[in-house]
Amino acid sequence: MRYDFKKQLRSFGYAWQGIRSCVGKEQNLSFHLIAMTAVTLAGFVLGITRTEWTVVILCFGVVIAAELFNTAIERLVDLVSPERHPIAGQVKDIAAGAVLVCAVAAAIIGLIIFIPYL
Ligand SMILES: Nc1ncnc2c1ncn2[C@@H]1O[C@H](COP(=O)(O)OP(=O)(O)OP(=O)(O)O)[C@@H](O)[C@H]1O
Repeated sequence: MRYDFKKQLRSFGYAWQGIRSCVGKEQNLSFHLIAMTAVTLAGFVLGITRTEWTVVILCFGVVIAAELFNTAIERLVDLVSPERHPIAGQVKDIAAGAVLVCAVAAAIIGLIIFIPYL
C-alpha cells in the first residue's frame, strides 16, 4: 500500500475535529484543562526539572486521552441505547471509573512532584 500524505493529513483533521467536539461541552474535560493550566503555571513558577516535566506531560496526555475515550463511549451508548438499560448504565460508569483511576494517579504523581518545592 502506498503512503498517502494527504489522507494522513485528513485523518489528523478528523482527530482534531473529534477533540474540538468535546472541548467546552464536557464538564469533566473542562475541569481537567483548567487543572492542567494551573499545573503548567505552577511548573514554570516553581521551576520543575526536565524529567518532572516529562512525567507531568505524560500524566496530562493519559488523563485527556481517558476523558476523550470516555466521551466517545458515552456518545456511542446514547446512540445505541437511547432508552435506559442497566448494561448501558454500567458501560458508562465503568468508562467513567477508568477516567477516575487515571485522574487520581495523576493527582498523586502531581503531589509527589510539587510538594517538595513548597
Ligand atoms: N442509557 C442508560 N441506561 C441506564 N443508565 C444510564 C444510561 N445513560 C446514563 N445512565 C446512568 O446515568 C449516569 C450519567 O449518565 P450521563 O452523564 O450520560 O447523563 P444522563 O443520565 O444520560 O443525562 P444527561 O445526558 O442529560 O446528563 C451514567 O453514569 C449511568 O449511571
